[in-house]
Amino acid sequence: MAGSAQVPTLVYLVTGGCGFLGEHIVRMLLEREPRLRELRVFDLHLSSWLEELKTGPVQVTAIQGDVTQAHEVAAAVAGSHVVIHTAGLVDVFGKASPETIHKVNVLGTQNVIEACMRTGTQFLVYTSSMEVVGPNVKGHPFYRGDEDTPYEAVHRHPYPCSKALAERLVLEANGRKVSGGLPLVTCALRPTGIYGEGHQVMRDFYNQGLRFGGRLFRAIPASVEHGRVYVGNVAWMHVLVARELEQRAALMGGQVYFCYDKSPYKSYEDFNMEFLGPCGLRLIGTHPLLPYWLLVLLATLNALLQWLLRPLVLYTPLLNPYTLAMANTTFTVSTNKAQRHFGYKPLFSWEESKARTIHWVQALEASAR
Ligand SMILES: NC(=O)c1ccc[n+]([C@@H]2O[C@H](COP(=O)([O-])OP(=O)(O)OC[C@H]3O[C@@H](n4cnc5c(N)ncnc54)[C@H](O)[C@@H]3O)[C@@H](O)[C@H]2O)c1
Ligand SMILES: CC(C)CCC[C@@H](C)[C@H]1CC[C@H]2[C@@H]3[C@H](O)C=C4C[C@@H](O)CC[C@]4(C)[C@H]3CC[C@]12C
Repeated sequence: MAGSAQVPTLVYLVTGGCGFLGEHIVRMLLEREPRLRELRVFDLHLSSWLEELKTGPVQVTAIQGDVTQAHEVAAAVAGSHVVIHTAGLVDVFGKASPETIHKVNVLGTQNVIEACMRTGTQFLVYTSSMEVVGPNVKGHPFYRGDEDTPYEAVHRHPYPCSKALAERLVLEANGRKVSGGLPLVTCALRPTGIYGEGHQVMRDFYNQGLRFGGRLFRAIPASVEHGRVYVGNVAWMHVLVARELEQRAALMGGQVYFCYDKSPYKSYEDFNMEFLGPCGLRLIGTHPLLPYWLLVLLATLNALLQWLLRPLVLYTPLLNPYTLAMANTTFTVSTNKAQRHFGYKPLFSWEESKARTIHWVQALEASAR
């Protein structure tokens, strides 16, 4: 990678740069990567907020494109030093077909790797997911595990299957020669459930609570821990990895890192209440209000309805057999690999992450009035 610490010479490409996480990565790069000369933001749908970023010292280039189109990806990658590949189809609700999920997440990633090889781009950071590990189909708990904890990673749902395949492609590409003869250096970041400003599922829970008169009803036992990480810290990890990948290629190349911070270990619902509570919502019940077998029945019914209604309307409720299993299986990480390998420390404390997220939910509340 060319350039001293002060001279802005580097060109970065962020795929999926207009998404929930992508936007935070884009803004974080502009704030905290002084060597940046040009930032290319590649997305299927370009957001209007990109315009205001174009007035700063770094050249921000918005590229409307599709990762499934190899030629569009190659054109965007050509001449970049680092690619942060965050674009993906995040769908566990049955909005997209399994084929589409595979195409975007696997073929899209294949296109990004090939574009790096063909155009001589040497550094590739992939946004993977905790789901490449678990929860698995057997519902085995993963309790405060790290990157080396043995776990039977068996999936059936198209989303985790696609993320696992894509991650494997990225890691296997590490060390291959790019055009010009230098080795490709890749690594993968595995966020747990990301939360923070812009989180669509949090917005859905908030709106659901409002519809039920400010109440949410406990469905999952409080003892089931679900790993969560603040979006600003996930973005910061991407920026740091991208920055350190050249200097520490031998150590970091081909590695996976869970994304973590100081967010507390809680159940999915109790964690959400950290933000929704201060915004006036209440979680009813100290124990699940419905027996688990009834939730399974409702989730199965939802899946059946989705299938029956598909020719007429897209029915995509939050509760389905997969989301129920996700929420009802303990999956938390406890690791310091990112700190050991590239000096990561969370940029945002839990208090700050919480305050920022509450502030965002309150703004939703104000705009709903
Ligand atoms: N949200 C989470 O909790 C979470 C957790 C772990 C990993 N991840 C991963 O993080 C990444 C970002 O997720 P997110 O939550 O920000 O989702 P998101 O849907 O908000 O962002 C994804 C972005 O990718 C873009 N995109 C989708 N298909 C595309 C295509 N064919 N070509 C170009 N761009 C395309 C979308 O337009 C969107 O802007 C994904 O790869 C996801 O698998 C997310
Ligand atoms: C049973 C209901 C009451 C609750 C349903 C909650 C459900 C919608 C939530 C629970 C867990 C959530 C997933 C989890 O945080 C991690 C990820 C990984 C990431 O790669 C994509 C998002 C995803 C799947 C979250 C989606 C929403 C889930 C399933």
